[in-house]
Amino acid sequence: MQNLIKPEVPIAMTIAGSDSGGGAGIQADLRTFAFHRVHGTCAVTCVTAQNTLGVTRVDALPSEAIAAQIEAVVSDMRVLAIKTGMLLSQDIIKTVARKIVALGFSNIVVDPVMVSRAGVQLLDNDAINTIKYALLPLAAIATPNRYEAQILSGIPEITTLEQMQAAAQTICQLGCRTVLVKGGGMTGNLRGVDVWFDGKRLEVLQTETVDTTHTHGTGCTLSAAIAANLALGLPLLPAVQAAKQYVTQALKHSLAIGQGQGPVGHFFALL
Ligand SMILES: Nc1ncnc2c1ncn2[C@@H]1O[C@H](COP(=O)(O)OP(=O)(O)O)[C@@H](O)[C@H]1O
Ligand SMILES: Cc1ncc(COP(=O)(O)O)c(N)n1
Repeated sequence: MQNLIKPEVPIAMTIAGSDSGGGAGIQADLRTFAFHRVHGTCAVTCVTAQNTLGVTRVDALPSEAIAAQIEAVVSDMRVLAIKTGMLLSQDIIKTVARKIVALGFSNIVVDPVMVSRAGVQLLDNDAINTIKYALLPLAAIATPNRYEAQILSGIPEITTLEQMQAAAQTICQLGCRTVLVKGGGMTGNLRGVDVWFDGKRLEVLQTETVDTTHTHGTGCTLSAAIAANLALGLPLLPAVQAAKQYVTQALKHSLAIGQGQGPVGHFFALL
């Protein structure tokens, strides 16, 4: 029988939390990898009880269990890109950072999940500092949203494009190769406008603003799509530009399911 999956299929990994509602976290990441025809592997960091209305409980996995998942995958398969998502605690962040250092990986996308879209802080201050000083320096790209950019840059309120640009420049000094400050949480004509900085060049990335409240999973989807594109061999900026196009399409096909903020639709090409 013909083998339909080409043996050279690129492999990516997500190190992130589970979303029981299926909209964000590893569920969104693995769907995004699949859309890009990239084989998705994962290390689950925590399990959230979550739906379109919010998170009601979070249980962390033991750090040893997270390290073992990463080890099992990379000792057997050639992972070409990794994204990190919800890492929850200082202990988990340190474990993941240590593993990444040991692997000597460079295609690392760090989505510094710290604050929900509603502006609620999801990590304690020790964990935030560990993301800042242990994880971000390992990133080929860090993708903070508006609130995370405020925390990481020290700019108290980001409301203008100039402040997004200043934040990107300050965050880049923490040691990541490039930064994308995401504008999904901005208002007015800045909603959906992102700022990219690579240490020299500032770029404003804009597609179209999608008028929907069903935006659950946008950040996870964007960072997973960047990782998928890196696994496919794209350079960083084209990987980000293609990922932004993908998120825009997914937003246009978002799902009005549940009573709250529905998820983006990952498989619009099949509709
Ligand atoms: N309404 C929207 N229209 C167009 N793009 C959007 C919209 N909301 C979010 N995005 C895009 O989705 C991606 C994820 O950003 P964001 O929603 O800010 O992340 P997070 O989910 O981490 O808060 C970014 O590229 C952002 O510009
Ligand atoms: C397990 C998990 N990870 C990440 C997010 C953030 O989601 P978003 O992509 O909407 O910022 C989430 N709500 N749940």
